[in-house]
Amino acid sequence: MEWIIAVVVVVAIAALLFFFRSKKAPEGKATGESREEPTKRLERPANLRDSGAPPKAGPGAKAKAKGEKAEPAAKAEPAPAKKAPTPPPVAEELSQTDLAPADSVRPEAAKPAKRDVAGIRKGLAATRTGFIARLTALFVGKKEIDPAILEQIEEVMLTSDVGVKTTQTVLERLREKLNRNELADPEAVWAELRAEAMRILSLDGGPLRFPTKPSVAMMVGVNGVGKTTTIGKLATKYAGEGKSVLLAAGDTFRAAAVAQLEVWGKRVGAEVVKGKEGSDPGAVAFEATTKAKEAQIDLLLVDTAGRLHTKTPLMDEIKKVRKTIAKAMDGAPHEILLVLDATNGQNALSQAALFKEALDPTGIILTKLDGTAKGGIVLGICDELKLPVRYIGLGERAEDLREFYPDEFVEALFGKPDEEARAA
Ligand SMILES: Nc1nc2c(ncn2[C@@H]2O[C@H](COP(=O)(O)OP(=O)(O)OP(=O)(O)O)[C@@H](O)[C@H]2O)c(=O)[nH]1
Repeated sequence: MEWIIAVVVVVAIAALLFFFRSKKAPEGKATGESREEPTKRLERPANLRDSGAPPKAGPGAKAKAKGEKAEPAAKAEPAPAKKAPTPPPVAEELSQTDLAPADSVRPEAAKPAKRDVAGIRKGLAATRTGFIARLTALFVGKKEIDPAILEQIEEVMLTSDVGVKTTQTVLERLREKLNRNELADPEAVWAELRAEAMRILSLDGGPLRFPTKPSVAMMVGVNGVGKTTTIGKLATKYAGEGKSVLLAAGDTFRAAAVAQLEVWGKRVGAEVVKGKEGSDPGAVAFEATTKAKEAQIDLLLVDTAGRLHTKTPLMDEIKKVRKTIAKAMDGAPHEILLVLDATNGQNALSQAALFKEALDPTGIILTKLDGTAKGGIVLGICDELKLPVRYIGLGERAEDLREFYPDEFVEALFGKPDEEARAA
């Protein structure tokens, strides 16, 4: 009997325990409550309520759905949110979430703009129908290469202003390859001519550099080659890119040159520093450099005379201008650009030699290439003087001044338009 009572007591205690446990379980909503808490918290902030946004579909929820950090939801946690946060600009938002890291984007952005071979080719139309068409004609209908072709190539090169020295160098290299049977067909010779042009033109050139503020570039060259026009074109280009530009009318001997510069200045919104007619060009250059320094101008372009009406030789006068610029600013001028007129042919080559010796220019601007059928001059200049062509002039409009890139130029000159169209 006793043990029956004991069993009943134990069963009763067990039943009581079970009863209390199961009573506690609903209280155990505390566990569930902790899961529901964020929702409740999202409902709380005034900002979310005021915005009328459905409480559970806040930014945090969206982020969670995307598997991202629920940062905004956490931020919405404090009840006393004073003001609805302004949404970040779309770009900013994208940069935080959807865009690739900056580093992976940069190389793409740094890619040079697509080159305009077709545009350059158009500007070189006269040379293509002259020099290049004459070269091409030598290969028409030929399957094999006869060594006599070298003489014909020589004749075309010499009469296209390539110059004696450069022509001889190129022919010598062609002859060696022919002797080694390395040039079996016309295509191989053409490819070799292209490669020679590329080798000759590949000097350390490129467009103007801006090492400091101001960067001072001085244009030199004989009269009529296009110095003033080129300054106007460069001013247009760089002002268009957002750079501040100042012009110095260093050709004080020709009133028309000052007026011409003023027209360009007005057009691009660049101030022109000038002196009285016949005044010291060095003084104008000094004043302009000082002004450019004080005003922290990006680019100062200094025009110089091409012919003087004084007894001072031209080179001495230009050297004086260079010296006064250097007095006004250490390290200036940063560029001395020799402007040559492509239509001057072999004269351009001899001018270049004189200017190189006297002034050690940093590069060449070859103008009026649109006006000659003998564009071979560019090869002669680069090969003989080892001076890089930096820009070429293909017409009178501002946009006709082009930065010079050897690969683009060689393609425009030697390439076949249909090949290029296929490559594009
Ligand atoms: N077709 C063509 N004409 C050009 C080019 N560059 C300049 N010219 C023209 O060449 C002529 C002479 O240009 P200027 O800029 O006056 O020459 P400059 O060297 O300043 O002459 P000086 O002041 O006498 O030393 C102008 O009619 C220009 O329009 C070019 O690339 N192509």
